[in-house]
Amino acid sequence: MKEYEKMISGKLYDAGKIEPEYASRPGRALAQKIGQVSLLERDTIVSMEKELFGSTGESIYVNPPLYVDYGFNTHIGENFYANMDCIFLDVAPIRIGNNVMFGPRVSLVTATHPLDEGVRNRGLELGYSIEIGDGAWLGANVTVNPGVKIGRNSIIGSGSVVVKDIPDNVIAVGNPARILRELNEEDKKFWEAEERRYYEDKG
Ligand SMILES: CC(=O)SCCNC(=O)CCNC(=O)[C@H](O)C(C)(C)COP(=O)(O)OP(=O)(O)OC[C@H]1O[C@@H](n2cnc3c(N)ncnc32)[C@H](O)[C@@H]1OP(=O)(O)O
Repeated sequence: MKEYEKMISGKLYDAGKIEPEYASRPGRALAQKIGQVSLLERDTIVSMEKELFGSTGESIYVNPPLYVDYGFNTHIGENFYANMDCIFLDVAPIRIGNNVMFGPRVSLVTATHPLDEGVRNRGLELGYSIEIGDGAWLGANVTVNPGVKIGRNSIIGSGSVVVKDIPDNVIAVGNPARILRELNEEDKKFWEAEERRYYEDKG
């Protein structure tokens, strides 16, 4: 089994022995290059981002600067927006659904290390994949730990550290993130009424 195959399947691997065709440096360098493009050249940024990530929907925008480990191990759905300074540490696959929104400085970290100091410093490491469900919104400075799945339409409050799976349709906050409450029909009614008022005010 190739070191890369071990890496993306949650097994211990040696980062120093990843086969050259799967090297992380080109993705990191492309992310760095995206950060050097003028923000006025949005079309250029988007087309470079589509080249960087493993797959994306048609309508995506990740506000630079952005940081990746590989880039091609991150898969993004349709209609994705991420604010500036986000980190996609994708040694294991990251899968982001449709209609997802990230605040600034969201970190998705799939990488982890052995808890034993000796094994850790002899260079073996591992990663667990992360999934972000359709319609989720992650606030500013959210960290998602290795192996975590965030459910459909769920909201993660700013500054939260998500260490366990979050179900669909909830608000979760804090470190470690805990469910604050479920999203419900009242939320929908309230926000749809606010939306109607906005369009009425516009005349
Ligand atoms: C593309 C972009 O996203 S850019 C914009 C980025 N914006 C953000 O990051 C803002 C993210 N928003 C939040 O974090 C909000 O607090 C939300 C959406 C999670 C919750 O908002 P609300 O429903 O209005 O929650 P509310 O302010 O009523 O707080 C409810 C309780 O949760 C607590 N709480 C709310 N947010 C957080 C948080 N981020 N971390 C810890 N606790 C929190 C409050 O202290 C309160 O606790 P209490 O009942 O003990 O007093």
